[in-house]
Amino acid sequence: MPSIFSYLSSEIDWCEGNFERSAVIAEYYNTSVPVVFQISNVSFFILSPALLYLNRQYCKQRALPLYFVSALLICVGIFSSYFHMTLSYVGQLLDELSILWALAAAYSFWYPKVYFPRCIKSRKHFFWLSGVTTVVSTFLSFIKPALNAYALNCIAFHLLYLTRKELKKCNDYRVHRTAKIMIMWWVLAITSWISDRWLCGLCQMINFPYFHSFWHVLIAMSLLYCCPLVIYFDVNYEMPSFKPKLEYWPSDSWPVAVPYVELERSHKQC
Ligand SMILES: CCCCCCCC/C=C\CCCCCCCC(=O)N[C@@H](CO)[C@H](O)/C=C/CCCCCCCCCCCCC
Ligand SMILES: [Ca+2]
Ligand SMILES: [Zn+2]
Repeated sequence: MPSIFSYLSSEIDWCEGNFERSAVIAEYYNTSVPVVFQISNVSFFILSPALLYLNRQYCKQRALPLYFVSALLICVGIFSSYFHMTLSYVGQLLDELSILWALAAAYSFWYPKVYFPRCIKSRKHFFWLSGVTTVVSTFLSFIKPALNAYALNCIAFHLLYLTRKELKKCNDYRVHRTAKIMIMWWVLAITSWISDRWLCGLCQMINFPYFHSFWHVLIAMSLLYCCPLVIYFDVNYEMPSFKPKLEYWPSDSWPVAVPYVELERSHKQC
């Protein structure tokens, strides 16, 4: 019986051919090989510092949540690289559980109080609820690991639902624009993920089994737009002495620009 650490012990194997470019890296393009055009998982190592740097005003006010979730996103990058390098059972679970815990931490810190279930009276109680749910989900994830990634992808639908609810209450056109771009990246990302999972034969026929590495980059792009939105709504809900303003780096006028939140001392807008 192969060890849970051994190469190819995971029941998941992505479309990219194994060991085609290296004897030690199973899926070269899906791993974080920092060569031009092979960025893939490296996007997670860029995402966190970019998030912390651009939103430094917010970070001064809410350092712990932002540093904590950024660190977890780096863990996602490390474990995902390890998974694609080895395609091992342990690699798969580390990859998926780091995503689960990063999402759980983000929900615990930033889930708006107005959407708390009625029985939850404070954020402290909500922390406990998320903690218990995440610990239970962690145990459940060992039962049928092949389903974990599907379950995690479903969380994106809940995030889309929350985005829609928040957009209805907000008339800042920058928020709407950022949300639209986030959704565009996510649609491209999930299409790539599904193509790699379900249409591998076709991908190999057209000689392009690299959709999963595109997923890594596209989902990181989507998060790059998602994070400032989360911050924007958090400032609106939880920091009444500040007014959030979405800005774009390097400049508003660039066709592709990264959003971030600036804080102004004022009253609420939406
Ligand atoms: C102010 C900051 C707020 C941050 C909140 C967001 C926290 C997000 C935490 C983690 C998401 C990381 C997802 C990246 C996965 C990369 C690893 C990977 O590719 N793993 C695959 C195997 O290698 C595995 O099959 C993938 C499983 C599915 C993961 C699905 C995650 C859903 C994330 C939702 C992102 C929302 C973006 C916008 C939604 C409209
Ligand atoms: Ca493969
Ligand atoms: Zn991956």
